[in-house]
Amino acid sequence: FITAKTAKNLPPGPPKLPIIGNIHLLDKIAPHRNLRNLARKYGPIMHLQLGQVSTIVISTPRLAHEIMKTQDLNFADRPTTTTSQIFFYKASNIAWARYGNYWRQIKKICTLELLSVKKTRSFFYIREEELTHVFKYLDSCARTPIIMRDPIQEMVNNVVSRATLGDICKDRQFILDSTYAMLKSFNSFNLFNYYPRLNFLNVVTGKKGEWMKIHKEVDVILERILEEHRSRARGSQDHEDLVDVLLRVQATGDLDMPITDDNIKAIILEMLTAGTSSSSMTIEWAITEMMRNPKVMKKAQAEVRAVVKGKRVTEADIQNLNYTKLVIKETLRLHGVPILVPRENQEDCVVGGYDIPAKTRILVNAWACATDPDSWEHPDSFIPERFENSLTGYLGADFEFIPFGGGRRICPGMNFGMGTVEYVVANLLLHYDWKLPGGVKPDDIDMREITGISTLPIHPLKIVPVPLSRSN
Ligand code: HEM
Repeated sequence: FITAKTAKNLPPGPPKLPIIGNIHLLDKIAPHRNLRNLARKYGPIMHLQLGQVSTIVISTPRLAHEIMKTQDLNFADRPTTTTSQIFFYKASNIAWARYGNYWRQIKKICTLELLSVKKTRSFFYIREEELTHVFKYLDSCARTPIIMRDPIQEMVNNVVSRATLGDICKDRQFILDSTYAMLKSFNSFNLFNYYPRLNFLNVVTGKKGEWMKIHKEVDVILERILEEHRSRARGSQDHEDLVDVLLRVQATGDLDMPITDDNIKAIILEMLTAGTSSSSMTIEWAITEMMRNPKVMKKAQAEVRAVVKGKRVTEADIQNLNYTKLVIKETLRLHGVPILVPRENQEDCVVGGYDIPAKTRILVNAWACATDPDSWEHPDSFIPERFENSLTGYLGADFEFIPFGGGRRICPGMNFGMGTVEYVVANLLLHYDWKLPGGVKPDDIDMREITGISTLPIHPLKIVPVPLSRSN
């Protein structure tokens, strides 16, 4: 049994200060950038001591392949965090569940029942309806600058929450607001992440008390939502929402382990969190990149307008939007989730010639892999054409491009997320021309990021919608 202290051959890393180790080197605004800079100095597999947490940072496709493919089984666990214990009912959601039978079972239910291609299709009508509201808003602001983030986030939140909770759930807005408060609270820099074994921090920072309070409020609403779903008489024409599916599986499924109400509440919260910010962030970056690259915008608009014959983009149209799909791919390369959900290895092992003691926290810097100069030409430029005739897909087979992660822990919401992203982007290209406010040039757009609930442009994009006629 080796530990970070006794291991002889840990990966290299920056010098450590007493008690804090390397915490002072972490950048809160854009951690993926500062970790890439450190990796260039200390190596693609790097050891950081973050308070009490021994951490390995992986920064190249070759090493990501080693972690998420060759040794995926050993690295398929997640670390225990205070916030996942409190908010996600003892980490019983998919993303934070320990690797094992329980996780395997709920991930399977989600992949087969909740987020399958067929189920995702059945929610198409929700996307259509919600888009009508976005159009209304954009038309009412025609030719005046708007902040693009607002209508996009609202639409994506509505799509995900309607698919999860149903069309008529009274508590929908309330739970969305509370979930947002919850995410904001635990995304702010918190020492618990780095000193999990120092219980006195509870008292010193007051954070744990604040989290418990938010959790209790959220729990009351989730209880109500379960009760409402259980007591509802359902007709055969009703759309089965994701809570209905979970309750059905709980009652009648052939399960190795029964799922409790707490487990279901954890999964509902997961849908509302994992399912929303990643999709709206992708849409916002795609539009931002196209505003900065007017030639790309023109080409994508021309494609959408040539392919779509009706008033609305259909699913069949989307299959033919080859260039627009490349634009979204390139957006995910540069602006996907930059650092994957942390992993933890169950057993001592060797990676890249270095010892990794069991229970080390592993951070895969997916953004560093996606901008690795040995894998990509002009890695920091936005060039959708680079994916033309390329076989690189979303399934995590090529580790220079892992916007949905890879291996056993790959994102199960890919179909659902991409369904929303492609549909919204295509419609925005079809029905509007977009201009920058007076005097602003494409190169003036600030592409710096800020990491909060997700990684977004530091200043939300302001643009002017010019509606085209929708009478055809
Ligand atoms: C464009 C949209 C999306 C992007 C870019 C995205 C990206 C990711 C990434 C990078 C991971 C981490 C994978 C890893 O650690 O290897 C992940 C995990 C996850 N995502 Fe997504 N996601 C998206 C949409 C969604 C949606 C719509 C849902 C559900 C409604 C969802 C549910 C999850 C879950 C449950 C996990 C945890 C999987 C596990 O630990 O086994 N995601 N996602």
